Amino acid sequence: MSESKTTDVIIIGAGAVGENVAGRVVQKGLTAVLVESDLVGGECSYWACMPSKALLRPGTVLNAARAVAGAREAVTGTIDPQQVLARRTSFTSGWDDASQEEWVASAGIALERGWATVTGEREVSIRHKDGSESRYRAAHAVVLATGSTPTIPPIEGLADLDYWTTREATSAETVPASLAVLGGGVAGVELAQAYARLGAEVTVIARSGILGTYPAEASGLVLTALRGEGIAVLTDTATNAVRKVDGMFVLDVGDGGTVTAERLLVSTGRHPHTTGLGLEELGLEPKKIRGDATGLVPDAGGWLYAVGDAGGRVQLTHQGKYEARMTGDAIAARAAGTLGATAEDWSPYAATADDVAVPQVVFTDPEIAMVGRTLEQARKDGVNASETSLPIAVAGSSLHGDDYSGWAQIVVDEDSKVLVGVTFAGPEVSELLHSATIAVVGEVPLHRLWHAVPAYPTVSEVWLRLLEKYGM
Ligand SMILES: Cc1cc2nc3c(=O)[nH]c(=O)nc-3n(C[C@H](O)[C@H](O)[C@H](O)COP(=O)(O)OP(=O)(O)OC[C@H]3O[C@@H](n4cnc5c(N)ncnc54)[C@H](O)[C@@H]3O)c2cc1C
Ligand SMILES: NC(=O)c1ccc[n+]([C@@H]2O[C@H](COP(=O)([O-])OP(=O)(O)OC[C@H]3O[C@@H](n4cnc5c(N)ncnc54)[C@H](O)[C@@H]3O)[C@@H](O)[C@H]2O)c1
Repeated sequence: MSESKTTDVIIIGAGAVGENVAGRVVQKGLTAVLVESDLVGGECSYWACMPSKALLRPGTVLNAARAVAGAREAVTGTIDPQQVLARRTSFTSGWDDASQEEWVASAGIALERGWATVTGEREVSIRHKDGSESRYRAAHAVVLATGSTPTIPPIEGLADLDYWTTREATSAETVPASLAVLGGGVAGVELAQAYARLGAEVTVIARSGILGTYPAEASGLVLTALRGEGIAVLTDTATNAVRKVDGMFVLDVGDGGTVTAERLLVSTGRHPHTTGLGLEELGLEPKKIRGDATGLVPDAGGWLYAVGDAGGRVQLTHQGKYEARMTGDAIAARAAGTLGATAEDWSPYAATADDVAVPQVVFTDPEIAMVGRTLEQARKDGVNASETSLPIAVAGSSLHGDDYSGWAQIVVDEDSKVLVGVTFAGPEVSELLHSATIAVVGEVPLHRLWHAVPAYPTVSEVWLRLLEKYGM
């Protein structure tokens, strides 16, 4: 066993979130060791955000051209799956993390490759691939940025089969003739559309509706689009058992139905990756690990942090990176003795937006872009909330596509007259989202928002229509 080396902060997991914590603490003058057992850059770069969006984008572009007379006539071919897969692979750098490794070095962060376990208070042991071991002691903090793990439902027969998770679906080298997608959340729905547009016959099996955390009108637009392009979406459908027959997956669904497909993607959610890290031995319950607004794990002695997917607050890259900035700064401030156990809301140390202003985009075609709370969530939180919604039908949207179909909603706190939630659904609405995020985070009063004039003729004019309908 090697001697323990000392550093200020040890970060376990070099995904987008771990990298950002490390970058931040080093910028503040601390030393950091970043530990990674797989690819530096994590899930988002190699098996999630980037490859899934790269698989979706060509279909969206083609559909956008088909939506405009004059351009439509120029679309005479179909998608080239091999080119799409090749472009996807270029976004993952062929699953090679050399450039990320270079960034880590250039940022002054020490990188250790291997599997880390927490072996004591502020102590981490790293098992390297060659069997050797290194040990570190952190003067200030150990940060769990270990991501999340797919949650696989206990369906009869499933555990023994070679089903896909999102990892295999985002890194596949060929397009299967048919694909069954279990789970109607954002991962399942995005990948269902991507593969359908690449030529697979796709069936989505959802135990309730699809995209159930978004307003029904918004998810309804996506459902109509998916069905319109030939994807079978089975809603309110239980999956009872799965088996393989002649190399094909056969799923027993609903009351006596079956779905047969060459590949099965299980996309039924993810949970924080907190097991196998030695936490039990320290008397901590892995399933109960949750970072507070500064990332600190309460009741762990003031040195253990959990952020990003591992922190159990929000499972999105941009939000995890935001948490990382707050946590990095909180660790540095605590090291300097300028921050106590808790941080004030909206201070540079508290990821307050996690609770009230999370922006999220479903990158299907049409897209859903939402920030903050739905009407139901706001009312559940005790907000005296109203909603105003309408179809997106402005000059900008009709120019965008000949049959543009969209929907928009604002949720207003009637006591303070500020927005607490905004949803847009429709082709390419994701670029409208940051305007809404600024309005929600800035708590911009409606009487002032009324002076934010959308340029003509853009899709943003929907803001004006919403405020007019609200009564401005
Ligand atoms: C299909 C799919 C598409 C997605 N699309 C989007 C999107 O478009 N936009 C968006 O915002 N979010 C998206 N997400 C969510 C996003 O991928 C995650 O929120 C994000 O990757 C979390 O980053 P992280 O750094 O917390 O974890 P990860 O990226 O998972 O990084 C954790 C790292 O820790 C390492 N690790 C774990 N344990 C150890 C250990 N003991 N020792 C050493 N290393 C360890 C792992 O190898 C991994 O590299 C998507 C997710 C999926 C599944
Ligand atoms: N565009 C994006 O930002 C993006 C894209 C993909 C994934 N992600 C993130 O990745 C994470 C994982 O995505 P996900 O779609 O797997 O999770 P999710 O939690 O969004 O959706 C999981 C879905 O599976 C369903 N489900 C669970 N158990 C089931 C069962 N036994 N049978 C049938 N359905 C079942 C749930 O009802 C839910 O609809 C999410 O947190 C998401 O935020 C984000």
